[in-house]
Amino acid sequence: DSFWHPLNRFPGPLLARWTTWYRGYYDLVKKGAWLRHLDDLHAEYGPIVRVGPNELHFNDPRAYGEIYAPGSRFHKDSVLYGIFGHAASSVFTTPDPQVAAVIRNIIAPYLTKRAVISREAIVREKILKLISYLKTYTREYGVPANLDHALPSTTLDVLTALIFKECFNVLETPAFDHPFVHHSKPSVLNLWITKYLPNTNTPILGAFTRLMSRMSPVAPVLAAQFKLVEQELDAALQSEHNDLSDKPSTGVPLYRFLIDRIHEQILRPGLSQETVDQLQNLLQRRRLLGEGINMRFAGTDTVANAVLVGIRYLLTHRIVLDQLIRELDDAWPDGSDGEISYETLEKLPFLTAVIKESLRLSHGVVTPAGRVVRSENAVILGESIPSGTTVAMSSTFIHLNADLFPNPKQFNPARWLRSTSGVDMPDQNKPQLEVNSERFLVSFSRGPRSCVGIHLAYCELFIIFGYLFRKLELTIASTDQDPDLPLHFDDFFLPVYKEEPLCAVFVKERVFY
Ligand code: HEM
Repeated sequence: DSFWHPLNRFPGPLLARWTTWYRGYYDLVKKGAWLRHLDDLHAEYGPIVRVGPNELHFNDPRAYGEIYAPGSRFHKDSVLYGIFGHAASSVFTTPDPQVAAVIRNIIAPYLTKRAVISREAIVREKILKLISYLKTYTREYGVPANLDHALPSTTLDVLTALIFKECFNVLETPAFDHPFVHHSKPSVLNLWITKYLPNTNTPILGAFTRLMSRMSPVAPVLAAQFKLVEQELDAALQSEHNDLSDKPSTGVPLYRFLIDRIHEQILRPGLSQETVDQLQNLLQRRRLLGEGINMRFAGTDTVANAVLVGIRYLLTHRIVLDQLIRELDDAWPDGSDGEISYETLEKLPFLTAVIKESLRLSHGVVTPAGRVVRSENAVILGESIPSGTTVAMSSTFIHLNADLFPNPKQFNPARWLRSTSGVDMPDQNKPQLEVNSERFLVSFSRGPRSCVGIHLAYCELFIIFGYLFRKLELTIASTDQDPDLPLHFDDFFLPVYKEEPLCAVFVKERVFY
């Protein structure tokens, strides 16, 4: 029936009409080159390309808003998200936004801005620990410090200290050389392969996938971490839950919070049986385990990647870095020993601009996040899209759009500053953006499935950038110091950079007068 397929009217490579292996070739054989290839496809075929038998990829800012729209009923593409576990294993992998909303509403109060600020001291403590290790690193090991390893170790410790009773303490491994950060890159390809296995529920393929993941060098490290999460969960399940009249506080560990809040919701009067069943399902041990493990992944490398790329740009753009340091020194004169709060840091306009620009150019979740059209009359870019079609637009096509961000590959935090904000704008000769570019920072996605950890992410970003550049003098030691970081990463959900560390640095303590 491919001859009469309703998507035939959309342009695209012929082979992609017939098989998902068209994309599979770029994902697997070319190891993550799909995103780069999408760029070529849009150059050839225009803003809508049929990239698979049932799949369209878009390149138009309006399409992004229509696909990831508030209140959208589109489901997540279960083939893509299936690589992270089966549909009912966590909020992230749940296809239906209305089903996901039940657990999102339970998690959300745990991660509000106020909740994050109330536990900000934990974030600061870990960043200070990172700084203390960096200060002595070169003296101790005689080589530059590898931030590609140091930052994921830090964000893993921040997250686990915040949501679990016991922090994983990865940062304490000498030379930031914890096996987890060491092996995580090669292991993502293994994960990606499962996307192309037709049905991992069948015994043979299931066994094959399990065997493959056991052979991965990261497997024993992951198994040890899962064990810690399991122990934490079992302790929470066994202990009595809090007095329900006593509202659970956001300072408690994640599992205590979730279990108590789910019980609390179940007791609400007038719930439909369907809602009660949904809530009961969330209390299953396997499901709770999935939620904790998913959050451990969603909230660590994402933050580390944004900081790593941001630092790398700052260190190769001296003028920008000097402006940032001036702003920090003015706002925080006693930076050597006093503390500064997230709320003070987030009011600094240039630091804010640096963080936005780092989010834009670090690309974050790069994979086109597929959504399946549910109703007959979905309209995207004025085109009627048949139900069952997977639609997507990678955020990189927004963040590198030259109409929204003139000279898009250039690291230029000043583009986020408005002349109306009263701060100086180094390149006032540049035409003001007609669009509100703020709307087009989509690192945390948009719509009903956007990031639930956004406030924690911002808190970490402000504290890491603020503290690192106030307290330390970093110099880049990486041999590749191209100021315009080309798009030379592989797309495995998050970008994976090539062999060399992106950011090896020499570190000196800043001297205060
Ligand atoms: C700079 C840091 C971060 C970035 C760029 C980021 C980005 C994103 C994006 C783009 C999505 C949507 C993914 C999709 O549609 O497939 C997402 C979802 C999610 N994020 Fe984040 N994230 C960050 C930090 C965090 C943190 C710190 C946490 C945890 C505390 C977190 C937890 C989650 C969860 C649970 C989801 C799934 C939501 C759902 O499926 O409804 N993220 N994030």
